[in-house]
Amino acid sequence: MTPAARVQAAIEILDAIAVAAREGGAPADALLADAMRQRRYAGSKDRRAIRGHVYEAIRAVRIAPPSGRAAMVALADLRPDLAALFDGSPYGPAPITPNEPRAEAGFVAPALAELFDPLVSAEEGAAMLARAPLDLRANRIKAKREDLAMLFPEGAPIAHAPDGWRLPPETAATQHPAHAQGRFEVQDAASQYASAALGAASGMAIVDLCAGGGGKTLAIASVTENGADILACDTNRARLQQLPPRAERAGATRIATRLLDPGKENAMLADWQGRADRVFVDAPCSGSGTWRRSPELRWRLTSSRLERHLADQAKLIEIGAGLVAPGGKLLYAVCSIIAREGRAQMDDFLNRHPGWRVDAEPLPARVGRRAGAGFLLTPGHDGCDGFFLARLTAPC
Ligand SMILES: C[S@@+](CC[C@H](N)C(=O)[O-])C[C@H]1O[C@@H](n2cnc3c(N)ncnc32)[C@H](O)[C@@H]1O
Repeated sequence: MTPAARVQAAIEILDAIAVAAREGGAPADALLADAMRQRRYAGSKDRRAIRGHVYEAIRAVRIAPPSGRAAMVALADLRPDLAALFDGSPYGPAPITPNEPRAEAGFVAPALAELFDPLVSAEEGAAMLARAPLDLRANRIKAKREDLAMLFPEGAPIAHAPDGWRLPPETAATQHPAHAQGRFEVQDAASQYASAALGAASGMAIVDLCAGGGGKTLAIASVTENGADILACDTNRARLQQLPPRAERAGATRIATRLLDPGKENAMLADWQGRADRVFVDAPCSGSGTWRRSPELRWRLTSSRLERHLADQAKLIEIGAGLVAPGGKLLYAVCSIIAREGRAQMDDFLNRHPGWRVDAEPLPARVGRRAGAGFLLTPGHDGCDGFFLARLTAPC
């Protein structure tokens, strides 16, 4: 493909990504993979270049663009070398005209920035959109961080994450046989910190209420060295189904899964009411802490979607709290930097349940910043995804 044809391909893919962002369709990565499958003629250099253009344009544009071309033209305004490829050549984009529509360039819409936790400064914008490194977590059931150091000597330890090993973004770590053997998982440092913050230990009974594909469930199994009974729940069958084979690979033999029906969670967890030593509520959220990996999430957040997340979060915190044994602990986490999803949810819960106590130090010193009853981690401050987490102790 010519350089101009790559730009045109990126424009077409951005069209689909913009529509999906507005309509709540598939994530950008999935659409990009689909588009590449349809372009079998594209070689590996073409694919890399197209992917680069697509993500550069997403990062450059702050709200869902009217079209893929409008996004790419906005990027071309910042990059004369790219603008030169709008040359009207065969398969390339038509020349840019002065008055044609441009997408809005910039970090985020001002209305969205106003929702950020007050700890997030304007200077953090660049870190929130920079490409994330590839973080690995050694699975203690089968390996140690030293093993990762031998397998991937180009990496470095992640500060304050005892099992964490950081690699450059491009590394194809999951193709290493040690991954299929369950010796490590790919997991961002923030998720490693959050899983450790649960304070899980061998012998405990633990519920991971929003387990999804089990990323943090496996981290909890690793921290406890397979010594705790873990019930992993979710309402999404496809996600939860990913967990058993991952657990088998990891040698995590004490994880049970339970698919919940939305609205019937309490009834379906009746046997766990007031029994769990630890409950993890890793709630659905805006994902505003993960823009380094999924920058198009900035285009997706509408006020109605946010309100839905807020209602789900409040409901799930209540359900989770009901499962905690007297004196047991609830960890609430969201991969979000939006105050209403983080500190405000905890304030509301504590107002409703004054008997619960806030745990002062769930995280290692120097990780995160205190944000109300919890802690905020950000890419700029902590070198990991943005996350809010808070740990509470149930009354005895
Ligand atoms: C942030 S994701 C969890 C990620 C997961 N813990 C991990 O580490 O990979 C939130 C999850 O909550 C699930 N969820 C949404 N509503 C739920 C409900 N009512 N009960 C349980 N899980 C729910 C979603 O399906 C989604 O998988």
